[in-house]
Amino acid sequence: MKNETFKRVHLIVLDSVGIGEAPDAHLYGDEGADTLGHIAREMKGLHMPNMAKLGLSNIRPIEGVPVADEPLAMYGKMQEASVGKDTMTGHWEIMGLNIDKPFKVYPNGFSEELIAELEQRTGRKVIGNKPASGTAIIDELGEEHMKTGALIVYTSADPVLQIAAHEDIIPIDEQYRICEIAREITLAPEYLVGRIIARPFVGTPGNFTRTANRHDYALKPFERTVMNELQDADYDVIAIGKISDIFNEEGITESVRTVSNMDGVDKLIDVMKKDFHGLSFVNLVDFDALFGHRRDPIGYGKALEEFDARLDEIMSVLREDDLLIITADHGNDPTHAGTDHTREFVPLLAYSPSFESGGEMPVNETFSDIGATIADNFNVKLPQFGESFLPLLKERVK
Ligand SMILES: O=P(O)(O)O[C@H]1O[C@H](CO)[C@@H](O)[C@H]1O
Ligand SMILES: [Mn+2]
Ligand SMILES: [Mn+2]
Repeated sequence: MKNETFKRVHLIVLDSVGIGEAPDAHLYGDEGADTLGHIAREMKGLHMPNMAKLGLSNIRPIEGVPVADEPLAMYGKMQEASVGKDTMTGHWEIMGLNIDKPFKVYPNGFSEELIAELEQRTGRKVIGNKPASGTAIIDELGEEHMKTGALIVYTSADPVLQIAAHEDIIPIDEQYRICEIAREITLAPEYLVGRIIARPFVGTPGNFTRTANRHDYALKPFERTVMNELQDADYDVIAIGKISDIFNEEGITESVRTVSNMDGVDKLIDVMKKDFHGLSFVNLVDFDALFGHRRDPIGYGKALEEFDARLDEIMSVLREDDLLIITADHGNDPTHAGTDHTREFVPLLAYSPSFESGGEMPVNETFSDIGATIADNFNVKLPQFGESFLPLLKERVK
């Protein structure tokens, strides 16, 4: 634990906040996707003064966000190298992995064998079994589920098997047990589903709402990540929000649950006020779950502004030798066709109070450059993928 430039790194992933189509967007049907750009257009300008000061519009002009004359942060964008645009792929890549074989997806639902095994082991029938939007499928099948106790199983364009159930029909603990069974079944190589997700809801037909009891059961990352290296070197790795689910608890020394973006910011600030040594890593998922997939650009825009309004608070608790990194894991343009993620560049803003000034960074060819930078900073084993931009940051330190 010596020669660190930054004693603590705080990494914020704004889930799905892409900054324009990636060069390979056509391979994903995502030409023209631009999450931030299109939201700003729909909002007739985004009010994000704090992100503006860091240099958000210096990356690329965003309507309503002024280009900073003297950006505080090192700013740039990153391309995703892995073959996928889901949350696990994005986050694992950030921490140094390259997913070169795409996770399986299920455009026609899950196989009869899988469903039969799930029904047999849970003692419940399965309904649905198709790709769907989570709010639409509970509207469609929620009533039948309430009458019969059958499990609503659905997927999306992501490698996920989601199980929706009403909390009064199947108590939450039983829902979690059912998902654990589904997780066990789908660890088999012939299935290897990326994530099982419990999607509990409440309410009455026509008025169902999902609850914050969502729980994700991911796979263990295929290889060691920078977080494992940090943990083994006795650093703190504090996961806030969905991070511990996404990494299946791997390489995490403390995990803090959250119920919303603003709760995530509160918990991050609590963590930042404590003495720790290492990494805090937060995912703010509402952008994606509540607005991106729901194709709600105005709701998304307001959530961005709400985050920005808390950013000065986050910056005010930064210590001199802290590094703040703000980025995203994929896009989810709410004006794009369908309801799925979009293959985009993600923004990269890196700021420390110790900087003399910010400046432009070359485009990062992989999200793993972040993992490499963190590993480099803490002198632990560098990931196989990614190139550290720590030297660029060091040049800025007073
Ligand atoms: O439509 P809902 O249920 O929100 O599902 C969304 O949430 C899943 C997990 O992030 C994604 O696969 C996406 O389809
Ligand atoms: Mn995501
Ligand atoms: Mn998503």
